[in-house]
Amino acid sequence: MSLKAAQNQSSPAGPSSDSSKALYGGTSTRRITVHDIAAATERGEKWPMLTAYDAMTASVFDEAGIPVMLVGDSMGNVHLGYETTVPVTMDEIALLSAAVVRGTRRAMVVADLPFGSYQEGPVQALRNATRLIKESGVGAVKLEGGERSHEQIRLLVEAGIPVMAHIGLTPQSVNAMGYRVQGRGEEAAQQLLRDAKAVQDAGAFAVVLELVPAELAAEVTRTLHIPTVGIGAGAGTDAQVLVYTDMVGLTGGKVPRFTKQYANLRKVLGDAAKEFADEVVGGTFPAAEHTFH
Ligand SMILES: Nc1nc(=O)c2c([nH]1)NC[C@@H]1CN(c3ccc(C(=O)N[C@@H](CCC(=O)O)C(=O)O)cc3)CN21
Ligand SMILES: CC(C)C(=O)C(=O)O
Ligand SMILES: [Mg+2]
Repeated sequence: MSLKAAQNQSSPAGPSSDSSKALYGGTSTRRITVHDIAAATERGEKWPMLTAYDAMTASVFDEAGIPVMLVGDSMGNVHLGYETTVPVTMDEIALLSAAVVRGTRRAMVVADLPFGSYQEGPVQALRNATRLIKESGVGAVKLEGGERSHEQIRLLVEAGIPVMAHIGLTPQSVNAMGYRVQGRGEEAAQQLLRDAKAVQDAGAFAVVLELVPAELAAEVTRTLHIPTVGIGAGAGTDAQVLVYTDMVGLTGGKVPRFTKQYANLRKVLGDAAKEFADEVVGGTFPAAEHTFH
Protein backbone atom coordinates (compact mmCIF):
# COMPACT_ATOMS: atom_id res chain seq x y z
CA MET A 1 0.00 0.00 0.00
CA SER A 2 1.29 3.48 -0.81
CA LEU A 3 1.77 6.12 1.84
CA LYS A 4 -1.17 8.04 0.41
CA ALA A 5 -3.26 4.88 0.73
CA ALA A 6 -2.63 4.87 4.46
CA GLN A 7 -4.22 8.34 4.58
CA ASN A 8 -7.19 7.02 2.60
CA GLN A 9 -7.86 4.12 4.98
CA SER A 10 -10.93 5.90 6.28
CA SER A 11 -12.54 6.19 2.83
CA PRO A 12 -15.74 4.09 2.73
CA ALA A 13 -14.60 1.76 -0.03
CA GLY A 14 -11.21 1.12 1.50
CA PRO A 15 -8.10 0.54 -0.61
CA SER A 16 -8.33 -1.73 -3.67
CA SER A 17 -11.85 -2.89 -2.83
CA ASP A 18 -12.86 -3.42 -6.49
CA SER A 19 -9.95 -4.95 -8.38
CA SER A 20 -11.82 -4.74 -11.73
CA LYS A 21 -11.29 -0.97 -11.62
CA ALA A 22 -7.54 -1.23 -10.97
CA LEU A 23 -5.29 0.91 -13.13
CA TYR A 24 -3.01 -2.13 -13.51
CA GLY A 25 -4.84 -5.46 -13.75
CA GLY A 26 -8.30 -3.93 -14.20
CA THR A 27 -10.79 -5.07 -16.83
CA SER A 28 -11.59 -1.75 -18.53
CA THR A 29 -10.35 -1.51 -22.12
CA ARG A 30 -11.11 2.14 -22.84
CA ARG A 31 -8.35 4.75 -22.80
CA ILE A 32 -7.21 5.72 -19.30
CA THR A 33 -7.76 9.33 -18.26
CA VAL A 34 -6.42 11.62 -15.55
CA HIS A 35 -9.64 10.91 -13.64
CA ASP A 36 -8.81 7.18 -13.55
CA ILE A 37 -5.34 8.03 -12.24
CA ALA A 38 -6.74 10.29 -9.51
CA ALA A 39 -9.28 7.62 -8.53
CA ALA A 40 -6.64 4.87 -8.38
CA THR A 41 -4.42 7.03 -6.20
CA GLU A 42 -7.41 7.76 -3.96
CA ARG A 43 -7.96 3.98 -3.64
CA GLY A 44 -4.32 3.60 -2.58
CA GLU A 45 -3.14 1.70 -5.66
CA LYS A 46 0.47 1.88 -6.67
CA TRP A 47 0.88 2.07 -10.43
CA PRO A 48 3.62 1.54 -13.01
CA MET A 49 4.71 3.83 -15.84
CA LEU A 50 7.21 3.00 -18.60
CA THR A 51 8.73 5.05 -21.37
CA ALA A 52 7.99 4.06 -24.98
CA TYR A 53 9.22 5.57 -28.22
CA ASP A 54 7.64 3.49 -30.99
CA ALA A 55 4.32 1.83 -31.84
CA MET A 56 5.58 -1.76 -31.64
CA THR A 57 7.11 -1.54 -28.16
CA ALA A 58 4.16 0.54 -26.95
CA SER A 59 1.75 -2.19 -28.10
CA VAL A 60 3.70 -4.78 -26.09
CA PHE A 61 3.44 -2.66 -22.92
CA ASP A 62 -0.21 -1.83 -23.63
CA GLU A 63 -1.02 -5.54 -23.91
CA ALA A 64 0.92 -6.12 -20.67
CA GLY A 65 -1.44 -3.65 -18.99
CA ILE A 66 0.94 -0.76 -18.35
CA PRO A 67 -1.56 2.06 -17.73
CA VAL A 68 0.61 5.12 -18.39
CA MET A 69 3.26 5.47 -21.09
CA LEU A 70 5.75 8.30 -21.25
CA VAL A 71 7.28 9.40 -24.54
CA GLY A 72 10.30 10.66 -22.66
CA ASP A 73 12.91 13.01 -24.00
CA SER A 74 15.21 10.18 -22.81
CA MET A 75 14.63 9.14 -26.45
CA GLY A 76 17.58 11.49 -27.03
CA ASN A 77 19.91 9.18 -25.08
CA VAL A 78 18.49 5.79 -25.89
CA HIS A 79 17.03 6.08 -29.41
CA LEU A 80 18.65 9.05 -31.10
CA GLY A 81 22.22 8.64 -29.86
CA TYR A 82 22.64 12.01 -28.15
CA GLU A 83 24.69 12.38 -24.93
CA THR A 84 21.85 14.18 -23.11
CA THR A 85 18.18 15.06 -23.54
CA VAL A 86 19.07 18.68 -24.35
CA PRO A 87 19.16 18.43 -28.21
CA VAL A 88 15.77 16.67 -28.51
CA THR A 89 13.34 18.67 -30.68
CA MET A 90 9.57 19.14 -30.85
CA ASP A 91 9.53 17.39 -34.26
CA GLU A 92 11.19 14.30 -32.75
CA ILE A 93 8.80 14.20 -29.76
CA ALA A 94 5.76 14.82 -32.00
CA LEU A 95 6.68 12.02 -34.44
CA LEU A 96 7.41 9.35 -31.82
CA SER A 97 4.45 10.38 -29.63
CA ALA A 98 2.08 9.85 -32.57
CA ALA A 99 3.61 6.38 -33.04
CA VAL A 100 3.11 5.48 -29.36
CA VAL A 101 -0.51 6.68 -29.47
CA ARG A 102 -1.12 4.51 -32.58
CA GLY A 103 0.45 1.53 -30.81
CA THR A 104 -1.79 1.77 -27.74
CA ARG A 105 -5.49 1.36 -27.06
CA ARG A 106 -5.73 1.62 -23.28
CA ALA A 107 -2.65 3.42 -21.92
CA MET A 108 -2.68 7.13 -21.24
CA VAL A 109 0.19 8.55 -23.32
CA VAL A 110 2.18 11.42 -21.81
CA ALA A 111 4.72 13.30 -23.95
CA ASP A 112 7.72 15.19 -22.59
CA LEU A 113 7.97 18.81 -23.67
CA PRO A 114 11.62 18.97 -24.82
CA PHE A 115 14.22 21.51 -23.70
CA GLY A 116 13.56 24.91 -25.27
CA SER A 117 9.88 24.25 -25.99
CA TYR A 118 8.47 25.90 -22.82
CA GLN A 119 11.30 27.87 -21.14
CA GLU A 120 10.38 31.10 -23.00
CA GLY A 121 7.14 31.24 -21.08
CA PRO A 122 3.54 30.06 -20.77
CA VAL A 123 2.49 31.07 -24.30
CA GLN A 124 5.32 29.08 -25.89
CA ALA A 125 4.49 26.14 -23.61
CA LEU A 126 0.83 26.29 -24.65
CA ARG A 127 1.68 26.44 -28.36
CA ASN A 128 3.93 23.37 -28.17
CA ALA A 129 1.71 21.37 -25.81
CA THR A 130 -1.27 22.08 -28.09
CA ARG A 131 0.66 20.65 -31.03
CA LEU A 132 1.31 17.38 -29.15
CA ILE A 133 -2.34 17.11 -28.11
CA LYS A 134 -3.73 17.89 -31.59
CA GLU A 135 -1.10 16.41 -33.93
CA SER A 136 0.21 13.44 -31.89
CA GLY A 137 -2.96 12.70 -29.93
CA VAL A 138 -1.35 12.37 -26.49
CA GLY A 139 -3.48 12.63 -23.36
CA ALA A 140 -1.10 14.79 -21.35
CA VAL A 141 2.28 16.50 -21.43
CA LYS A 142 5.15 16.58 -18.94
CA LEU A 143 7.55 19.43 -18.29
CA GLU A 144 10.44 19.95 -15.90
CA GLY A 145 10.66 22.43 -13.05
CA GLY A 146 8.72 23.27 -9.89
CA GLU A 147 8.27 26.91 -8.84
CA ARG A 148 10.10 28.02 -11.97
CA SER A 149 7.54 26.34 -14.26
CA HIS A 150 4.32 27.01 -12.34
CA GLU A 151 3.03 29.67 -14.77
CA GLN A 152 3.46 27.30 -17.73
CA ILE A 153 1.63 24.53 -15.87
CA ARG A 154 -1.22 26.86 -14.89
CA LEU A 155 -1.86 28.10 -18.45
CA LEU A 156 -1.81 24.59 -19.92
CA VAL A 157 -4.22 23.31 -17.26
CA GLU A 158 -6.53 26.31 -17.84
CA ALA A 159 -6.48 25.43 -21.55
CA GLY A 160 -7.60 21.87 -20.77
CA ILE A 161 -4.26 20.11 -21.16
CA PRO A 162 -3.39 17.69 -18.33
CA VAL A 163 0.14 18.30 -17.06
CA MET A 164 2.52 15.92 -15.30
CA ALA A 165 5.24 17.89 -13.51
CA HIS A 166 8.85 16.72 -12.97
CA ILE A 167 11.02 17.93 -10.07
CA GLY A 168 14.18 16.86 -8.25
CA LEU A 169 16.79 15.97 -10.86
CA THR A 170 15.66 17.66 -14.08
CA PRO A 171 17.94 16.28 -16.82
CA GLN A 172 17.25 19.16 -19.23
CA SER A 173 19.24 21.32 -16.74
CA VAL A 174 22.24 18.94 -16.78
CA ASN A 175 24.56 21.74 -17.88
CA ALA A 176 23.67 23.68 -14.72
CA MET A 177 23.00 20.92 -12.14
CA GLY A 178 24.79 17.74 -13.32
CA TYR A 179 23.28 14.33 -12.47
CA ARG A 180 23.28 14.60 -8.68
CA VAL A 181 20.82 13.52 -5.99
CA GLN A 182 18.55 16.50 -5.26
CA GLY A 183 16.98 17.63 -1.99
CA ARG A 184 19.87 16.64 0.29
CA GLY A 185 20.16 18.98 3.28
CA GLU A 186 17.50 21.07 4.99
CA GLU A 187 17.49 23.95 2.51
CA ALA A 188 17.31 21.73 -0.58
CA ALA A 189 14.59 19.61 1.06
CA GLN A 190 12.50 22.75 1.75
CA GLN A 191 12.97 23.84 -1.88
CA LEU A 192 11.78 20.43 -3.13
CA LEU A 193 8.68 20.66 -0.91
CA ARG A 194 7.99 24.17 -2.24
CA ASP A 195 8.41 22.90 -5.81
CA ALA A 196 6.01 20.01 -5.14
CA LYS A 197 3.35 22.32 -3.68
CA ALA A 198 3.83 24.83 -6.51
CA VAL A 199 3.12 22.26 -9.25
CA GLN A 200 0.11 20.88 -7.34
CA ASP A 201 -1.27 24.41 -6.83
CA ALA A 202 -0.74 25.15 -10.53
CA GLY A 203 -2.96 22.17 -11.36
CA ALA A 204 -0.57 19.33 -12.28
CA PHE A 205 -2.31 15.92 -12.07
CA ALA A 206 0.88 14.10 -11.02
CA VAL A 207 4.53 14.85 -10.35
CA VAL A 208 7.69 12.90 -11.15
CA LEU A 209 10.29 12.92 -8.35
CA GLU A 210 13.68 12.05 -9.84
CA LEU A 211 16.75 11.15 -7.80
CA VAL A 212 15.69 12.40 -4.36
CA PRO A 213 16.24 10.74 -0.97
CA ALA A 214 13.51 8.18 -0.18
CA GLU A 215 12.51 9.83 3.11
CA LEU A 216 11.96 13.17 1.37
CA ALA A 217 10.03 11.57 -1.52
CA ALA A 218 7.79 9.85 1.06
CA GLU A 219 7.21 13.18 2.81
CA VAL A 220 6.27 14.84 -0.50
CA THR A 221 3.92 11.92 -1.22
CA ARG A 222 2.20 12.35 2.15
CA THR A 223 1.98 16.12 1.72
CA LEU A 224 0.45 16.18 -1.78
CA HIS A 225 -2.96 14.91 -2.84
CA ILE A 226 -1.79 14.34 -6.45
CA PRO A 227 0.20 11.14 -7.14
CA THR A 228 3.99 11.14 -7.02
CA VAL A 229 5.87 9.10 -9.63
CA GLY A 230 9.31 8.06 -8.42
CA ILE A 231 12.50 7.32 -10.33
CA GLY A 232 15.42 6.88 -7.95
CA ALA A 233 13.13 8.18 -5.19
CA GLY A 234 12.61 5.04 -3.09
CA ALA A 235 9.54 2.87 -2.51
CA GLY A 236 7.30 5.47 -0.86
CA THR A 237 5.90 7.16 -3.97
CA ASP A 238 2.47 6.42 -5.46
CA ALA A 239 3.89 5.28 -8.81
CA GLN A 240 7.22 4.23 -10.31
CA VAL A 241 8.68 4.98 -13.75
CA LEU A 242 11.64 3.48 -15.59
CA VAL A 243 13.22 4.10 -18.96
CA TYR A 244 12.12 0.89 -20.70
CA THR A 245 15.48 0.19 -22.35
CA ASP A 246 17.05 0.17 -18.86
CA MET A 247 14.28 -2.17 -17.60
CA VAL A 248 14.92 -4.74 -20.35
CA GLY A 249 18.71 -4.42 -20.44
CA LEU A 250 18.86 -2.84 -23.87
CA THR A 251 20.59 0.44 -22.98
CA GLY A 252 24.31 0.33 -23.76
CA GLY A 253 27.00 1.62 -21.41
CA LYS A 254 26.42 2.93 -17.90
CA VAL A 255 22.87 3.07 -16.52
CA PRO A 256 21.74 4.88 -13.35
CA ARG A 257 21.95 2.78 -10.15
CA PHE A 258 18.19 3.20 -9.53
CA THR A 259 17.22 1.12 -12.58
CA LYS A 260 16.46 -2.60 -12.31
CA GLN A 261 17.13 -4.88 -15.27
CA TYR A 262 14.30 -7.42 -15.69
CA ALA A 263 15.65 -8.96 -18.92
CA ASN A 264 18.79 -8.91 -21.04
CA LEU A 265 17.45 -7.93 -24.45
CA ARG A 266 20.86 -6.64 -25.50
CA LYS A 267 22.15 -10.20 -25.31
CA VAL A 268 19.00 -11.69 -26.88
CA LEU A 269 19.18 -9.29 -29.86
CA GLY A 270 22.93 -9.69 -30.29
CA ASP A 271 22.71 -13.49 -30.15
CA ALA A 272 19.89 -13.52 -32.72
CA ALA A 273 21.89 -11.25 -35.05
CA LYS A 274 24.96 -13.51 -34.75
CA GLU A 275 22.93 -16.65 -35.39
CA PHE A 276 21.35 -15.08 -38.50
CA ALA A 277 24.77 -13.93 -39.72
CA ASP A 278 26.33 -17.35 -39.12
CA GLU A 279 23.54 -19.05 -41.07
CA VAL A 280 23.86 -16.63 -43.99
CA VAL A 281 27.62 -17.16 -44.14
CA GLY A 282 27.19 -20.94 -43.69
CA GLY A 283 24.45 -21.16 -46.34
CA THR A 284 21.79 -22.66 -44.00
CA PHE A 285 19.49 -19.67 -44.23
CA PRO A 286 17.23 -19.43 -46.15
CA ALA A 287 16.06 -23.06 -45.96
CA ALA A 288 13.41 -24.74 -48.13
CA GLU A 289 10.51 -23.41 -46.01
CA HIS A 290 11.65 -19.80 -46.59
CA THR A 291 12.01 -20.25 -50.34
CA PHE A 292 9.51 -19.72 -53.22
CA HIS A 293 9.51 -21.54 -56.57
N1 LIG B 1 18.87 5.37 -20.14
C1 LIG B 1 18.43 6.38 -19.41
N2 LIG B 1 17.91 6.15 -18.19
C2 LIG B 1 17.47 7.17 -17.41
O1 LIG B 1 16.97 6.90 -16.31
C3 LIG B 1 17.55 8.50 -17.93
C4 LIG B 1 18.09 8.70 -19.21
N3 LIG B 1 18.53 7.64 -19.92
N4 LIG B 1 18.17 9.93 -19.77
C5 LIG B 1 17.45 11.02 -19.15
C6 LIG B 1 17.55 10.94 -17.70
C7 LIG B 1 18.96 11.16 -17.17
N5 LIG B 1 18.93 10.37 -15.97
C8 LIG B 1 20.04 10.13 -15.15
C9 LIG B 1 21.31 10.12 -15.65
C10 LIG B 1 22.40 9.84 -14.86
C11 LIG B 1 22.24 9.59 -13.51
C12 LIG B 1 23.41 9.27 -12.65
O2 LIG B 1 24.54 9.31 -13.10
N6 LIG B 1 23.17 8.93 -11.36
C13 LIG B 1 24.18 8.41 -10.44
C14 LIG B 1 23.94 8.90 -9.02
C15 LIG B 1 24.44 10.27 -8.78
C16 LIG B 1 24.54 10.57 -7.32
O3 LIG B 1 24.81 9.66 -6.52
O4 LIG B 1 24.38 11.76 -6.96
C17 LIG B 1 24.07 6.89 -10.39
O5 LIG B 1 25.09 6.24 -10.21
O6 LIG B 1 22.94 6.37 -10.54
C18 LIG B 1 20.94 9.61 -12.98
C19 LIG B 1 19.86 9.88 -13.81
C20 LIG B 1 17.68 9.68 -15.83
N7 LIG B 1 17.16 9.62 -17.18
C1 LIG C 1 12.88 9.33 -16.74
C2 LIG C 1 11.58 9.96 -17.12
C3 LIG C 1 10.85 10.51 -15.93
C4 LIG C 1 11.75 11.00 -18.19
O1 LIG C 1 11.55 12.17 -18.02
C5 LIG C 1 12.23 10.54 -19.50
O2 LIG C 1 12.27 9.32 -19.77
O3 LIG C 1 12.55 11.41 -20.33
MG1 LIG D 1 12.31 13.39 -19.59
